[in-house]
Amino acid sequence: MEPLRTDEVTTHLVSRSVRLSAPPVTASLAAVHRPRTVWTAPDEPTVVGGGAAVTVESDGPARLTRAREAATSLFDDADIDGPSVGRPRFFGGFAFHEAATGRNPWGDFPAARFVVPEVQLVFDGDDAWLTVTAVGDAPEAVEHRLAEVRETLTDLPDAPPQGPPGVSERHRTTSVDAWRDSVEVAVSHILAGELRKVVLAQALEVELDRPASVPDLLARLGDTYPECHRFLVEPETGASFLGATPERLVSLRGREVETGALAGTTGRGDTDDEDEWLADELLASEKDNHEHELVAETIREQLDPFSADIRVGDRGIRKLATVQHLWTPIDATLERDEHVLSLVNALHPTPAVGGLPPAAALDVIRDTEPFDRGWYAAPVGWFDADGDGSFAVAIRSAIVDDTLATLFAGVGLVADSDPDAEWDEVQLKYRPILDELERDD
Ligand SMILES: C=C(O[C@@H]1C=C(C(=O)O)C=C[C@H]1O)C(=O)O
Repeated sequence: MEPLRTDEVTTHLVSRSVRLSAPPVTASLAAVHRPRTVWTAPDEPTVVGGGAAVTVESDGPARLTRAREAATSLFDDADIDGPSVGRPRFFGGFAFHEAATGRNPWGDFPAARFVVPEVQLVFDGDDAWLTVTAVGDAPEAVEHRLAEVRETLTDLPDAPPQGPPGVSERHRTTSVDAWRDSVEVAVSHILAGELRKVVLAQALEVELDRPASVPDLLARLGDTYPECHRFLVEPETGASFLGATPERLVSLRGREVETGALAGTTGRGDTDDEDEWLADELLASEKDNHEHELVAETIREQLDPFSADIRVGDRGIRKLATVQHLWTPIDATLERDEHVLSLVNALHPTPAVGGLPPAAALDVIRDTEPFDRGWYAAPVGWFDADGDGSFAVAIRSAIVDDTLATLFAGVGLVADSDPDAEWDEVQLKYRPILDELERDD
């Protein structure tokens, strides 16, 4: 289906929902058609989407505004019948930079794309809400389709786990020497006072022994990283983008905003004592606290024009299976109603993945990184007709195409960053995805 452009969205959206006994999540994802969506946030029900009732794409500096306008006019005269939990939503996201290059492996990922799934499953304990949405169809046709899809999902057997595909070859975009040079250049910009922080990333291409099963990969990431946002963005054709990210960009419900600063990293210890020692060292590290403070301060400043009240929690440690981070929860109450995309627009990229000042940092990233970030480190998530929504920062992620997976990982650089320590941190941040691709034997 051709994506709709802002000025074309005049057709009628019809959506119907029904409750059913929850089918297995992995099998449901395997059963629905591309383009597929998965969204699992720690405090939200899991959503699996298949097919596209509507697709909105946009490009350039106004891409978020244009996506919002297209969605708003579509929802304006929509015929939606069902409970709030099953309401149709737009799922998707943006490229890290304003314009998409279309360079490999991002050929099927434009600068912004959102999809209302034709088939949407929201998992709610033992039950699930199935919603079927169409644009331009009669309500009876949508109800008929709902009954049909419900039938295919009833008594759906669980898919047997396939296990990791195995990795046969690895190719780095950045050699150790090139990395040292890049870090030196970045640090020299910082010492010259042009920058306060910049996040540089690397990409790792891995050749797989067999095609990765996306539903399987997401299920395994869910087992290891239950506290992370897990996502899948899979266009109609080509590669699939997925990840398990610890970083929430922003969520908005009514006027209540939740976000946070996540920056400053160390590994996990082999023993409890070592783990605590590493956490204490991170909490006491001047360099990591500085790196973190820049993120927290900037998020606060970016939210300020929207907010009646901002609450910054205590800085603590966020422990994940492979790493631990400094983390500060930040909540706000808005002064007036806003669309979540306006907050995404204000916050992205935070200095946790871009740098400070943002424009200068983006220039250094563009000039230095020898690969296209595509949607890595960019906002992915959803929004609804009320402008509520939830977005994560797409790190700990990979784009997977048959037997080729490209993984991304980055680190925040400040004046006293050491290239070799930062190199090790990048390798640590590949682990969440790499561990699920490699076989143990
Ligand atoms: C950029 C990444 O992670 C970000 C950078 C961090 C850091 O520099 O300490 C920590 C968490 C994330 O905000 C990544 O994982 O790719």
